[in-house]
Amino acid sequence: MKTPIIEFKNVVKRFGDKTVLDGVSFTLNEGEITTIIGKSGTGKSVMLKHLIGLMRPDSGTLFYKGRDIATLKGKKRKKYMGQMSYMFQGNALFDSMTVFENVAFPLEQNTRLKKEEIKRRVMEILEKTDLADMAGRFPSELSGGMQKRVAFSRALITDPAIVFFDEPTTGQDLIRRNAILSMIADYKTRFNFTAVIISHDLPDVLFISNRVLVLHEGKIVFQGTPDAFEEFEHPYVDEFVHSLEGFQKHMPGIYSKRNFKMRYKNALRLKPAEASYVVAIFSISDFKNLCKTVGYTTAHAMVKELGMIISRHFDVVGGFSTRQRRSRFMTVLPFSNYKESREIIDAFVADLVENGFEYVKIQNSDNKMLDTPVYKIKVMTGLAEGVAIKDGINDVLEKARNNQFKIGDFQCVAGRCSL
Ligand SMILES: Nc1ncnc2c1ncn2[C@@H]1O[C@H](COP(=O)(O)OP(=O)(O)OP(=O)(O)O)[C@@H](O)[C@H]1O
Repeated sequence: MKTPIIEFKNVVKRFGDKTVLDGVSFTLNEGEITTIIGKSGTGKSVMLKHLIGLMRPDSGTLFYKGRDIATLKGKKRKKYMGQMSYMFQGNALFDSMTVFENVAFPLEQNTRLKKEEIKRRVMEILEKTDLADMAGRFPSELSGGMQKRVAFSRALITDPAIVFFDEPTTGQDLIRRNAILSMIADYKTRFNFTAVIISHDLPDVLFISNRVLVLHEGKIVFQGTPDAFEEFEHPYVDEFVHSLEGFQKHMPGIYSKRNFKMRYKNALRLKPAEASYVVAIFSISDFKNLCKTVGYTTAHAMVKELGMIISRHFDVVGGFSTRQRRSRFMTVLPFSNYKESREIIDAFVADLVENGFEYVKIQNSDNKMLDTPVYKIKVMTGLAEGVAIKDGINDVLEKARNNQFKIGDFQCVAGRCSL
């Protein structure tokens, strides 16, 4: 059973005669990443302000670890508020302060720790976020990715239980968007906090989320897993979510999970019963470590490249693909069998060697190529054959996951980026 760290029960908030939160109820589970989705002006920030103690509800109750927040007074309330941290959209670093001073700021403002202790804590976190060498630099001297890490270090310096991210990826391209989200997911595990993200960057944010909440017209109309969200039928989803650019063309040739399912059902309807079809999965092995070695941006440039090669290669043989996880794709070959698909994979591998990862190049934020070292990345595939109608896609996918093998170590020429 998951432990709720925060619970909203029938929270109502009005401004004049306008009801912004109209009986909002939901839970946030400890240690999870929850993404909140909702149209502009729908009340997401108002909800956040209740969470961090800046607003009180007109009616309804908010619980923190089972305690009614309204009953917390004085020191206890301050302690509760100290458990929350916030990462601002544009990083909001102080330009006139060094990296060290920026990160030390919350401790200097809100604690009575001695200088030595502050120094120890700041240097410890800068070590963990690979910024120790940058402690004396000013934000303007750093790349965009490094600035994000400084903002992250500052948000984490007070050892918060919950960190809020308000549209952390808005305005970023596909690779950087995914790089920032990967960083949030990894830091969450490393620093052990509960994350709440407000984001419209679908589907990318779904790959790192444990739960999704949809706020619509003052109410939570959905709360559940990203997979359940993909199945969720609501006028809001058609109207708003599917109109988002990212949802339409996340990666060239790669379907959203929902469209992939529709395509799969249609393809199998056209086939005679008992004809075979194949499910293939492709993943980059040891992706977390790859992010550490080459940087999040470069690692996600590799994911994008893999996606593009998959779609280029399998579209022409009638296949269609979706992105399943941060670094995993799934392809259905509706007119194929196991033996034939092994041959198709061989041709795919040749394509990877000839046109693929050799050419993944990434520029830094000033659009300059950094150094261009060669990395080796390991790509795995899993293959399984199913029988149309009889075997559902989830069974065949499970078989494919149990039948994984390495298809090669590929060369990748990529400048290390700082995210
Ligand atoms: N202090 C306030 N006084 C009066 N009205 C407010 C106040 N704060 C928010 N509102 C109103 O509540 C509604 C919800 O605002 P909120 O900022 O929470 O939206 P949002 O979902 O965060 O939007 P966006 O995605 O654009 O940031 C808006 O109509 C806003 O005008």
